[in-house]
Formats: sequence, C-alpha cells, structure tokens
Amino acid sequence: MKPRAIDRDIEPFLRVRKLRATVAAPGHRPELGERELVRGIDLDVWPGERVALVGESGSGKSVTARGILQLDPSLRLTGSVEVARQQLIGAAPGTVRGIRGRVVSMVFQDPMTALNPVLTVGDQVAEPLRLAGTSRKEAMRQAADMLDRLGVPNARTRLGAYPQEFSGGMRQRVVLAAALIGQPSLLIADEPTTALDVLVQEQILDLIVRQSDELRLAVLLITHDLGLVAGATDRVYVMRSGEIVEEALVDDLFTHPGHSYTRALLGAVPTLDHDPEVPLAPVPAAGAEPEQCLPRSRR
Ligand SMILES: Nc1ncnc2c1ncn2[C@@H]1O[C@H](COP(=O)(O)OP(=O)(O)OP(=O)(O)O)[C@@H](O)[C@H]1O
Repeated sequence: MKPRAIDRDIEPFLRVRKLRATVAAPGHRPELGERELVRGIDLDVWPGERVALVGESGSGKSVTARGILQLDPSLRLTGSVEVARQQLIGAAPGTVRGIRGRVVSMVFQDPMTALNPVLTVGDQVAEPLRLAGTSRKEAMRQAADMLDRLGVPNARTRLGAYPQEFSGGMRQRVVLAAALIGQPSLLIADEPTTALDVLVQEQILDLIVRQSDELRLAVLLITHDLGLVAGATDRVYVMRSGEIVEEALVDDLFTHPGHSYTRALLGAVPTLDHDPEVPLAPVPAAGAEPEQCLPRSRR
C-alpha cells in the first residue's frame, strides 16, 4: 500500500514525553513500594495520522491510553502529555474533562460495558452533544445521521432501542457513533475489535479507517494483533513491559523489524499460506532472550 502523506514537520497533535504510570503496592502496604506499569515512554500522533500501539497482553498499552486521558484514578502519572499543545499532566480536572470526548475520544474492547443498558441508544449517542448544550431534537437528528453513517440500518427508528437489542458489531458501531459525534480530532481505540467475530472485526476496522480518512481524524489504535495493523495504520510503536522498544513506519516494521521482540511478534502472526499443522512461533517472555534493536541501516 502506498504510504499516506502525513505532514510530520508540524507539531504533533498528541505529544507524550517520558510518561510514567505507577500504582501503589496492593493491600495498602507502602513498604512494598510502587509498581511501575509504564516506564517513561515517548509517543507522537500527528494530525490525521493513524498510529498503532502494539504489544502482547499486559505490556502496558491500555494503561498508556488511560493515562493519556487520566481515566484511571489509581494511576500516578508523571511526564508530559500534550494535546494540541495543551499540557494535561498536572492540569486542572476541568481541563482534562474538556478534552475527553470532545477533542480526544476513546472506544474500548467491550461495547457492552461501554454502553448503559438502561439508556436508549439515541440518548447515549446524543449525550456528548446534549452536554455541550445542543437541543434534544437536534442532538437526536445528528445521532441518527452518525449511526446511519456508521452503517446502522434504520438508524432513525432505532434511536429508541436499548443496547441489548443490538448485536455485538452493531453495539460497537453505537459506541463509535458516541465517540465521533462530538467531532474529536483524535480517537483512541483500545482493542476495538477483539470482542467481535472475525468478519465484524474487519468491518469495524474499515469503518474506523474510513472515518479517519473522511474526517481527517487521527487514530491511536491499541492492539495485541499485528495482523490488524498493516492495512490500517501509518506508523507503529511496539510496547513491551511498559516500554516502547521500537517505532517505525508500518511498511518498514513489516519488512525490516528492528527489535527481536517485534520479530517474535511478527512470527506469531498467521499468514494466508500458514500451515495450520505447524505451530506459530511463541513470543518469548520479557528477559528470556537478549534485547536487541538493530540500527535501521543493518536490517
Ligand atoms: N489500575 C491498576 N492497578 C494495578 N495494576 C494495573 C492497573 N491497571 C493495569 N494494571 C496492570 O498493568 C499491566 C499492564 O496492563 P494493561 O492493561 O496496560 O496491558 P495491555 O498491554 O493493555 O494488555 P491487554 O491487552 O491484556 O489489556 C498489567 O499487569 C495489569 O494487570
């Protein structure tokens, strides 16, 4: 695929520097010290760019995402997170609330837990607009348009339905509609397709890509599945044990992976010609093999 033109000479929209996230030791035992979940990472997303943050389960991807938007009060955050040059670490809670859902939206893995079972789909999609002062009638009109745009059939008549009346894939469309209706500049999508079956996974990922192209929406796609990354994103960060071990344009990562961990992750991605009788290469545990990242010129 031809690389998309992303202007990286301008300021990134999201600029994360030395972000560190720690939690107190379990059981209120301060003598055990803190546990470091994210260890001083740097990460940029430019306007309109689609960036993947990949790594195996437990590597710290979701903590990073929740840290960027300060969604987990148990995390102690240090470092810098700038959104459109506005510093969020140490900012007043109102500043971060003003960014969430409006400037930066987030969708999560499980669409059911993201939706409130006692509120109608229409009310939930329209909520960001209602909070911003839009009349109910206008907010509902825009909610129907957004659901329609995201491929929910008979969107107008289904505004009064409840989430449990929708299939998993349709629920994730509803969650996306609620995330996009406030016209954010950045969508953080944390494993948005993991809970869905394979066909629906593709549809949801296609939708995210299409909305990103049409609305010039930047996307930070968080996934453990490198197989999702190739056609959908421009650049990739590889995360392991709370650290970024590699960053590359997507094509370079697949053709010349620099870090032994990235190569192991790539080895674990099934290909079309993969013989199902042959087991995929396991990803080694952290510390199990020498860490090495070859200089790009030597790959
Ligand atoms: N609030 C928290 N308190 C204590 N530990 C946490 C907290 N949130 C996450 N962790 C731990 O931090 C580590 C990283 O978790 P994280 O959810 O970021 O992983 P991940 O890379 O997103 O993997 P997955 O895809 O499985 O969610 C895990 O060991 C997790 O148990």
